[in-house]
Amino acid sequence: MKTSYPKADIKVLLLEGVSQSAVEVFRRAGYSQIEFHEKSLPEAELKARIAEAHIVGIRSRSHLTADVLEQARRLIAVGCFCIGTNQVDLETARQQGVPVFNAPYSNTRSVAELVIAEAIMLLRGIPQKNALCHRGGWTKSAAGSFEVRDKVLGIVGYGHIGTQVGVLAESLGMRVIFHDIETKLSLGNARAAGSLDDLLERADVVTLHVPETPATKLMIGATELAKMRKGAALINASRGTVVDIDALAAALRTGHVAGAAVDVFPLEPKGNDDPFVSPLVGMDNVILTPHIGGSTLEAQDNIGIEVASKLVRYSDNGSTLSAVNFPEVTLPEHPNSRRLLHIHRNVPGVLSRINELFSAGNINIDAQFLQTDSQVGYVVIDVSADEAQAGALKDRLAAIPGTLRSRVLY
Ligand SMILES: NC(=O)C1=CN([C@@H]2O[C@H](COP(=O)(O)OP(=O)(O)OC[C@H]3O[C@@H](n4cnc5c(N)ncnc54)[C@H](O)[C@@H]3O)[C@@H](O)[C@H]2O)C=CC1
Ligand SMILES: O=C(O)C(=O)COP(=O)(O)O
Repeated sequence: MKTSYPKADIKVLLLEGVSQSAVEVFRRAGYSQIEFHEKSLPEAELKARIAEAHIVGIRSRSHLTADVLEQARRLIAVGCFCIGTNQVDLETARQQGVPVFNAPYSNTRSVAELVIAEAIMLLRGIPQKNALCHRGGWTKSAAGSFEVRDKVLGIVGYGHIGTQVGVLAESLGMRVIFHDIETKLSLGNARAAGSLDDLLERADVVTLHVPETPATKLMIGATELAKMRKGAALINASRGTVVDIDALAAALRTGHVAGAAVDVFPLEPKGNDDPFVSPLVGMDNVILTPHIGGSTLEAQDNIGIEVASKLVRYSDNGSTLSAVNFPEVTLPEHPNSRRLLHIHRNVPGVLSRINELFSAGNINIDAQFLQTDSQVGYVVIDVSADEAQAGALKDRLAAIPGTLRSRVLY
């Protein structure tokens, strides 16, 4: 059971070299216990470090599985300093009363710019030409080189990144079609394709911008690659699990797919010193990048500020706005009252037990905020009480059956 700590005792664990802008946000907010690691940690070490932490910040490499979260007994919140949250077992975190935050837009533009650059490079056959020049060769020829103007860009997953890519592509004169499982508002002259197959059959460049979900796992395999136009190119800056990488290597070898740009892989090295192994290594018609779609200084700086600010707001104030796995509550400041947070399993009777506790103690509630989802209830109660009374109330709240976490913010 989580109890309350003075701010100076709250331990923040930041992994994977998140931007120093995050550290500054925590410091400015009065958090001094910040443990910073440049890399992700091996699982055993991650378990040991997370067992001590109240707040943990990760990027895409650290996997917070149910097993890892099980060790995180003091954890109050997780920050994913990136867009994707598939690396966290969100359901387990929710069941533990731990909200998870991310940065849903801060690196969108960085990914979109890279994709546009790659579309141009691939249609010009630059990867092959570049590789040959490096080996002392020379192929001055227009064969297999095309402008992007008037070519069809097929965007799979027309969300934040997909739409940005579409807008930039249209500014270059590309014709944009997209496929999404949701009905989406088309930006500019973009048009929804009839289906994924229809998109694959029509696009000169296919670019993937779907999240990792059971439905997107291997959504581009041998069958889908065969449906692409002969000589088309594929770009994957989404997740490595979305493409069958062996099937892609085979399609690139036959030339059916003329080129590819791949930023994400089914198996990625844990850190910069670990070897990178992929069936695509050594293929001249492939641009390989080490999962840097969102890695620009601008994006990382913004992400650091955005996610750290969300974590601080939750830790200081209880606000869960934009949590990805949790009932969302935006809260005003509470300058003249103590704030109690109570997170519980959403089962009948808990709320009435909470309210009984206050009425029995004859304690006036200044304000109460409640939000629930199907699994979890989150109640925030502001009371006029001194520190000792608030501490005692928290202990009694914690004793209510169904309680997942309770805290008092002084
Ligand atoms: N390479 C990198 O460094 C980065 C990679 N990413 C990846 O890009 C993904 C997309 O990011 P955003 O555009 O911000 O996400 P988003 O959530 O705004 O958009 C994803 C879109 O995919 C659609 N979608 C979901 N399942 C689908 C399916 N089975 N078939 C077709 N469409 C489907 C959704 O409806 C949504 O419109 C992230 O989830 C992340 O995995 C994000 C940032 C950086
Ligand atoms: O934002 C995302 O989802 C990404 O894939 C970027 O991940 P990263 O922070 O570069 O490990």
